[in-house]
Amino acid sequence: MINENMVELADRDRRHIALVLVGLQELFGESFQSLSPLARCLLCTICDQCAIGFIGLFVGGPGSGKGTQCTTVVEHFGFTHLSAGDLLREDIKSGSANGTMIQNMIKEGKIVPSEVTVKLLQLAMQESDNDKFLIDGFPRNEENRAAFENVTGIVPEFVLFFDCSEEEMEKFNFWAGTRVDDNIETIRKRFNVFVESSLPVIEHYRSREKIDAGKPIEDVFKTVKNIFTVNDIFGILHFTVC
Ligand SMILES: Nc1ncnc2c1ncn2[C@@H]1O[C@H](COP(=O)(O)OP(=O)(O)OP(=O)(O)O)[C@@H](O)[C@H]1O
Ligand SMILES: O=c1ccn([C@@H]2O[C@H](COP(=O)(O)O)[C@@H](O)[C@H]2O)c(=O)[nH]1
Repeated sequence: MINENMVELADRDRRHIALVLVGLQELFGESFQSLSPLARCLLCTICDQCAIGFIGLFVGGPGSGKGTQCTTVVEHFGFTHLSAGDLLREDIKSGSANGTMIQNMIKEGKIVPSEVTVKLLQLAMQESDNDKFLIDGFPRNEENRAAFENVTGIVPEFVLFFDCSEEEMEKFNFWAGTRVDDNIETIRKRFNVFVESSLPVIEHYRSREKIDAGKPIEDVFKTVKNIFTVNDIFGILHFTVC
């Protein structure tokens, strides 16, 4: 049975180990990023030096249910949801200098230049009090991924892929139908962009979890909740990323 004294002792030991590991991390230097995800997680979780905490990515085709599932994970696990698409739409509304360019790209289902999206994500993380984020609908391509990692220094390892057929995505989006890009012509363009540019970057994340997103919302949530619960129990959701 854990009691208060044991927790204090554990904290003191943890700080002691942290000092050793911070030293080790300095020794690893550049090669830190080439350590296995688990080794990095272990170093990170003990070193306590990171400015930004845990980042999970929700990726999948247009209308595969990423946003829907994020909402429920936020409620149960205390994450802040950052939808790259929502941030871009908010930027248009704010009257930013990039607004017209972003609007045109979205209408065509094209991918907005990485520097714009990464800057919006970075700002949203910096402005948040939370240190646990779910980034939804990003990265869309290899350039997005590289730019995010270069600018933020974060290499996300927790990736949920919402796998869904084109027919299912069309059906889901048909019922939504509230956005400039929720028409059948643009939905198909978005799907093609997803297959050509986004799928390869999803495959880059070897530790991704694939979810059958074509099932009813409640069933998908059960699967997602199980993944989060297991990772929460093992402390993985608390690991930070240097
Ligand atoms: N498993 C599901 N079964 C039926 N409908 C669903 C399912 N998941 C989501 N939907 C519905 O499909 C629509 C799109 O869902 P959602 O916005 O969550 O997808 P998304 O992947 O975030 O889409 P986008 O990439 O366009 O932002 C919504 O109307 C949502 O209610
Ligand atoms: O990282 C991103 C995210 C989105 N876009 C553009 O926005 C639309 C809509 O995105 P949703 O995720 O479906 O809300 C998408 O088709 C792209 O045009 C982007 O360029 N980069």
